[in-house]
Parts: sequence; structure tokens; C-alpha cells
Amino acid sequence: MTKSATSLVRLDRAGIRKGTDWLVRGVDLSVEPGEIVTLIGPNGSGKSTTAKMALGIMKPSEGSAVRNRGLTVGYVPQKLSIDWTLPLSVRRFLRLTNPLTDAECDEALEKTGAKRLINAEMRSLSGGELQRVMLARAIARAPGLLVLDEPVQGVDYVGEIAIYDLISEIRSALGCGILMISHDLHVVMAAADQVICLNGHVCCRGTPSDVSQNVNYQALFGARAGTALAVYEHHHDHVHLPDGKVQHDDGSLCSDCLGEHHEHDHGSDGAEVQLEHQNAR
Ligand SMILES: Nc1ncnc2c1ncn2[C@@H]1O[C@H](COP(=O)(O)OP(=O)(O)OP(=O)(O)O)[C@@H](O)[C@H]1O
Repeated sequence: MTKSATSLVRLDRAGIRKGTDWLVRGVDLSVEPGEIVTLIGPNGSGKSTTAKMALGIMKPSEGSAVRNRGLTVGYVPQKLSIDWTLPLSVRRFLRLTNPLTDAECDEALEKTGAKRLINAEMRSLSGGELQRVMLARAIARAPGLLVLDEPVQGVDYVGEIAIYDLISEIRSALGCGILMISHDLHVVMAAADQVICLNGHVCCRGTPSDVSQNVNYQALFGARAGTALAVYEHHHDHVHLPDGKVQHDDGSLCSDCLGEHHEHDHGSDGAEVQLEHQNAR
């Protein structure tokens, strides 16, 4: 892939193998300052694994994952390991891993529209409030890279738009790069500069703007939604077997193609979405 000296993080042909199984393979991606890259794909397609390679939590079995020297990273994981039966205020939660002052806690919560929650109990937060508090914790140290694993979990549709807008604002305010995961194939941010679809490998990548600007889509979801969200339907014409082989729709198997045969994608009105098909080799 094209390399940039400014990339915050860069994965080149990166893959993770556990035993004889490949969890994900052949991933090329980079995140530049101020760029939002969204990973989409079905359950188990390797989105979190890819994010963990970008974070340095998992080391690639093949290929490479390189972060800028001195890069600070904010991470909102998919799951929080918290004992919800214990009392834990938002303020204490923000300080669990960061020695933040009161002013820093206030500032971070202010940026995510959650300042009033500073003394609230974590277990009493709504889904949307929890995501805002998690975001506040991730941005408190002004990270250069923000990694968000499904930031709209437990948030209703209207709340999703608000959170996506907030993420765009955070990108603008901090100038950070954002690597974001959505397991929802139909809803991704229009603000994403790149969408990368995974299915055990990179199936395809491109901008969702063609869909979000489509008049039929805006008529369907409303003009407001059209500025924040895009429909991104996807058809996989092959599956990746645990042993690394690819099985095509016609049942044929191949051991060394990483998904060259890929269908075009279509928007909600059937209009073709411009996607750059990425041959895995
Ligand atoms: N540490 C691990 N050891 C073995 N297998 C793992 C490990 N972590 C993930 N996997 C497997 O790797 C595959 C990809 O998992 P991953 O969590 O990356 O998928 P995902 O696309 O994020 O899924 P979801 O949308 O369900 O969160 C899954 O089959 C999962 O069971």
C-alpha cells in the first residue's frame, strides 16, 4: 500500500493466526491525522482483531503494524470489565487509569456533552450517556489516535446520529485520527474518509459519500440522516474457512486467493456504490 510519513498507524498485509486458524489476514490500512477510518463487517469478521493490531494489543503473525513514535492512543473497547454491582461514580471511572484533575475531568466531559454526569453512578447511565462518558475517558489525554470499538452500542437511532456527530466534532477539535468499528453493515458515518469492509480479509474499501448524497436515500431516512449516515449494503460471494481456504458461492475451494472474486455493492436504491475492490494479493 502507499506509505505516508504522516500515518499515525499503518498495517501492511497484517494477519493474526491462532493455532491453525487465521482470525484475519492480509489487512492493509493507515490512519492519518484528522482522518476517520471505519471498519465494518459481519460478526467475527476480524474488526476487533484488526483494531487490536492497530493498538499494539495483538502482534501480527504476518505483515506489520507500525504506530508513530510517541503516539498517544485513546481506546473505547467493545466491552468494559467493570463489576456493575459496586458503586463507581463517573469521576472515579475517568480516573481509574488516568490521574486526571477535576478540571481535566470536567473538560473531557464537556467535550462529549456529559458534564452534568460527573457525580452520577456509572451503573445508572443510559446507553447513550455511557458511550459519552467512555468517549470522555478516551479523549481526556488529547490522543493523536482514537480507536472506537462500536461506539453506538446500546444507543437508539436518534442517539446514534448525535454520537456520530460528536465523533466528527472530536476529530475536528483534537485533529486526531479515528479508527472506528461498526458491526452494523447498514449504518456507517458519512464523515468517514474511508470505509474498510472486512470478512476475514479486506473485501473492499471506499467512501460512503456516494450513498449518503443519494436523493433516494435522503428521502428514505431524512435529509438530516443523510448528512451523518450512509447505507452500505454488502454481499459476500465467498466465505473464509478456518484453515485459510476460500469457498466461493459455487462451492469451489481455493487455498491461495484471498477473495479476488467480489460482487459490486449497491445502495438502498440499487445505485452502485463506488468501492475500490482490493485484491488481496
Ligand atoms: N484471542 C483469540 N483467540 C482465538 N480466537 C479469537 C481470539 N480473538 C478473536 N478470536 C476469533 O477471531 C474471529 C474474529 O474476531 P473479532 O472479535 O475480531 O471479530 P469482530 O469482527 O470484531 O466481531 P464482532 O462484530 O462480533 O465484534 C472470531 O472468530 C473470534 O472468535
